[in-house]
Amino acid sequence: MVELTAAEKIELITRGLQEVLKKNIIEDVIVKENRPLKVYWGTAPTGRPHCGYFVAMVKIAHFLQAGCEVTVLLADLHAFLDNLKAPLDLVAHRAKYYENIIKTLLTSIGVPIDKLTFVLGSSYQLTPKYALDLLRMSTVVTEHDAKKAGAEVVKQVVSPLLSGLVYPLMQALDEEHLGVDAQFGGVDQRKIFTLAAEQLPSVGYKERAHLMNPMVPGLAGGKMSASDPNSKIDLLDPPDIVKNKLKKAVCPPLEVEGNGVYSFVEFVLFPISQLASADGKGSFTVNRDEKWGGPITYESIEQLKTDYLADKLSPVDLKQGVQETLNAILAPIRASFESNKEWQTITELAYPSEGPKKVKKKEKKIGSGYVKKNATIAEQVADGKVKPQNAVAETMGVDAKDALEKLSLDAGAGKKE
Ligand SMILES: N[C@@H](Cc1ccc(O)cc1)C(=O)O
Repeated sequence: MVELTAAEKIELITRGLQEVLKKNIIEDVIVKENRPLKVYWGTAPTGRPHCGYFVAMVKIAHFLQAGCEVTVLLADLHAFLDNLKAPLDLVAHRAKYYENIIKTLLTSIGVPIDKLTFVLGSSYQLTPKYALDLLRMSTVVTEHDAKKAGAEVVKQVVSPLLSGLVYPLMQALDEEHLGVDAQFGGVDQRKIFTLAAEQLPSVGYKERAHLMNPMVPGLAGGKMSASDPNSKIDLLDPPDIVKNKLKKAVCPPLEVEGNGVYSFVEFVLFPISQLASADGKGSFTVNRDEKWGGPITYESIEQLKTDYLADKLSPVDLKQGVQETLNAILAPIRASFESNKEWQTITELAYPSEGPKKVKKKEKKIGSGYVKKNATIAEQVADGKVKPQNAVAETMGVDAKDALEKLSLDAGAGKKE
């Protein structure tokens, strides 16, 4: 493969991003210092990764193609600190699960992973040096700023835990302790990124560049939500489920903004086809019925967008194209899961409660009364057994805001006047 020019590398590194902070840091490394850019992406191993994960994978592929030294941080302690989304005794298994998934995803889209380094957060975040740095950070960042920094990342609950304030400080310190030039993440990380940029120098470390992906809408139109299975496609969903979810997906005609189906083509399927093609051009094919014009292949996303906006490509046909292309990508992932006993074991260890539903429901005392074991917060509060605040503390990992909204209570319910 021919070596890319500095300009080509920078184009590839920043392609499709919504925002880049301190691009000059990246240019200095590539143009002046003429060495590989060191960049990391952190992921907290909480729930099970879904198809939205491809969006970050595409960028990791770009970084690798541009010759970067890429680190994936399996942020196990962060998964714990964020409202115990992963309990400590499961987090090691989840990290392993994530590592497996990420490697499989990249391989399935033809990205060589030999240059990719995986680091487990707890492998260095529990050292005396890191611990002291964290304490030093806690003396320069105000409670107010730490809270604000985590607002879009750390789950917001009725009684916020102190761990949610530690979370952004540690994410900032990771840049120093991983020895990188830049951190990459979704634009939802922006406030943590700016905290890092502002405060690392306060404890004697240098400011890093920050690369931000746009947030890609889910299939239900809004944010991809862990609690709405129809808003996202699981990486192991079988073809007919993929088909069904796409059928139900919100895909407004003549609209591309906030359209999850169109966005999936723009940010996932089209870039993946570009990665695979020799000339880097890529394409997207819709096997349309002859009645509606027959099969069509788009050579650019702009061309597809134009057709969609002009009603020359219908939502039904777009969905059909997405379904075929996506199922082709998912097939080897599913096959590898099905043939790999070790992976199946890791899954069971990482997500033990997600096995077949137990028939017998045990009762457990929560708050002031007995409620069904594994009852959702909404059920507990609706039962009148538990005050919203108590329920949150008892069922950490449940989105209290969602539940309260469902009950049409506002988050201030239960407050003494
Ligand atoms: N905040 C990231 C996870 C992360 C954790 C630590 C980091 O250093 C970087 C990223 C997320 O929302 O998934």
